[in-house]
Amino acid sequence: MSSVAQLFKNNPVNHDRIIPLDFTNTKTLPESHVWSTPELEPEPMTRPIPVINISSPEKALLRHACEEWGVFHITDHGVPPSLLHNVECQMKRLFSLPMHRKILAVRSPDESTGYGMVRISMFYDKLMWSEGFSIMDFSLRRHATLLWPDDHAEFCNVMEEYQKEMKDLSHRLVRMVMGSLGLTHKELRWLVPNITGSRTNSSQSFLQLNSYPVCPDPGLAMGLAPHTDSSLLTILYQGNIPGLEIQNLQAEKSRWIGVEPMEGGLVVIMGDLSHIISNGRFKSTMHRAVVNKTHHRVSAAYFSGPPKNLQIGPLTADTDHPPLYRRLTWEEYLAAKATHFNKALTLFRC
Ligand SMILES: O=C(O)CCC(=O)C(=O)O
Ligand SMILES: [Fe+2]
Repeated sequence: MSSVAQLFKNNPVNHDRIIPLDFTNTKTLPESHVWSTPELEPEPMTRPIPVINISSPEKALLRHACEEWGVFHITDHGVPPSLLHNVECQMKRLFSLPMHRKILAVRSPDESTGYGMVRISMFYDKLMWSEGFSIMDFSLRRHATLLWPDDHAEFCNVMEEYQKEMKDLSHRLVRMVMGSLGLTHKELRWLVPNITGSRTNSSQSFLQLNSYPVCPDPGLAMGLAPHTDSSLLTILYQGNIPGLEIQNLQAEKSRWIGVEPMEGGLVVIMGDLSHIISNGRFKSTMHRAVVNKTHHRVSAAYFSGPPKNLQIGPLTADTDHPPLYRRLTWEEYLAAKATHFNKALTLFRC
């Protein structure tokens, strides 16, 4: 069992925060899913999110995107469009199953993988208009067999291929974004395991499939509540239905900016660990997902983390910029996040 899976075992979730509503049979928004206006905040504004062509990235542009936005689109990433299409089809296939079938692969309270509400549901009184399916290498075939006893090969093959592509891409991206701070491949060897000469290759990751069904009253519902990701970075595929919003870091008042889907593009979200490694320079931006009345939206979030048991800490600290965070492992960070949620980062301040 991976240390991440073990961690979830130690932080069980309440039963009433696991099984989602049967959305297809719900025609009006139940009180349990009505969010108050201050939580939903005003209409999102639009500002163009940076776009980085990663086949020839400009260092300064990339650094600016990580420092000022913490979120950017990537193009020319090399992930075949046919694979993205297949991932989307398989997600729709899974989430369109009737509830009595999806429930066969439900996550148990101390498990990290399977079907259910997202784990952050336990930090909010109101419930979200979404359902999820979490995958780690060891769990994929077991859960897929429960969903489709005779017909799971295609789902598994697509998700395995996608995870492989995401792993390579995330390693490339970590090297690129940290490289934009002037860190060399040698300095990053311990963090990105497939660089030649690395001592370990056990980086950890997991894939979260999200589904936001058509909602009868989207103005009062929340797809995925505000959070930062605990990863080094997250690669998000969101198809062509809008829904992702990020908090505007430039405005004094918290406002949300819609991250419009880009044809063939993927979105990169900087995680809390990159914020720590960059000594606070890279932002792990707060983001959320909203829902709509006409389209079933799905997204796939690949959370990339460092190798198991690796101690990480600020790499760019020097005498003029003393370290803002103490050293920690991903496991330690996830444990803090599992109990303190959005306040976890401040617990590691020096
Ligand atoms: O569905 C989305 O747009 C956001 C998903 C997300 O933020 C997550 O899974 O952590
Ligand atoms: Fe997220």
